[in-house]
Amino acid sequence: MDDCRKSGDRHSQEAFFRCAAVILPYLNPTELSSISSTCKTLYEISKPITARRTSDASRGFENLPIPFLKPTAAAAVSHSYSYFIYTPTQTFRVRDDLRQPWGSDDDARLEARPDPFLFRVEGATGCNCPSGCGECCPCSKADECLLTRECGPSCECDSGCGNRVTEGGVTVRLKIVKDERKGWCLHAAELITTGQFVCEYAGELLSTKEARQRQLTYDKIASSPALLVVREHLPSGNTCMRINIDATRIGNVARFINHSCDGGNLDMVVVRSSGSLLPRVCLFASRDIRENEELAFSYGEVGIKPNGQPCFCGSSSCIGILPSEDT
Ligand SMILES: C[S@@+](CC[C@H](N)C(=O)[O-])C[C@H]1O[C@@H](n2cnc3c(N)ncnc32)[C@H](O)[C@@H]1O
Repeated sequence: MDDCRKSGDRHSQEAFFRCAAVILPYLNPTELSSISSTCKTLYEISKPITARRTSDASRGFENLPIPFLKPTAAAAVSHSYSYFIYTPTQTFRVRDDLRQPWGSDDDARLEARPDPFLFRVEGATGCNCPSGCGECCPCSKADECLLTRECGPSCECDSGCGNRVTEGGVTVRLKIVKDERKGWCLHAAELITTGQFVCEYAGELLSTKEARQRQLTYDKIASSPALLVVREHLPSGNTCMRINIDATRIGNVARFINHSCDGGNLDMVVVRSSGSLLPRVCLFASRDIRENEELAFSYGEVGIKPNGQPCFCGSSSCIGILPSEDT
């Protein structure tokens, strides 16, 4: 009888720990560390989860893992990674209670890479280049104001076409490194040459009204908001389009790129793909970037607030305060 009870207990314990391995990847760092401190077995189950989180911020969504570099002992941080929901492409506002497993064997295999184009334009025409798309491809016409055209959903070429540079995600080696003053920073983990595509700025696409509301909240509470506003201007100087992307809660690796007052080493380019309704904001190397160099761009000159956050970009043109979006 006693043996029976013991074996029953053992079975239910085993079932519990099997469930734990499924559930723990859905926990945020605070929940994970609190549950892992309750018993040795849960601690052992949570250790590889933390290790996998540290080894790839993109949860397997990108072509290459993007590791977090362990902060030095001097840096007072409780976790060796930063927690957010990963989206490799632009997305719409997500539910506040959305959870994404991170740290399990499966990670992104559970969710396929989402379509990079949120809306397709019905009846739009694209190219039908016979063999690969080169300079003659009608889609590849770029203009001077850092606008780029790529092949897209209305084209007959396939994903191997040379004019689909940005839609497949990150193809350069990157790493995320902790800095005591700036927080997490994105670094090159290999040489990136001038003009190479680095990453899209992916996150929640917001209406201007929602972006304004979130900015007010972030001004008060968020320590590292990642709300980007990109404006397109007519030759007259008037704004003709405004794109609001918030990567604070759900975003991709671009959310780790810090500001530099001298413009940094990245160009921000609005990319339009044939047959796709919405443009995407993409970052390209503006010069050769050495391995281990930090990636940076200018957050803009809008709305410098006297009580804004201090800037530690270290450039000779640093004005000492981070630009803040004056929404
Ligand atoms: C988009 S996040 C960049 C990633 C951020 N460092 C992190 O740890 O998640 C923007 C925030 O990073 C910090 N930051 C960015 N550039 C900075 C700079 N030049 N100097 C100081 N802090 C900076 C500020 O806290 C800012 O609100």
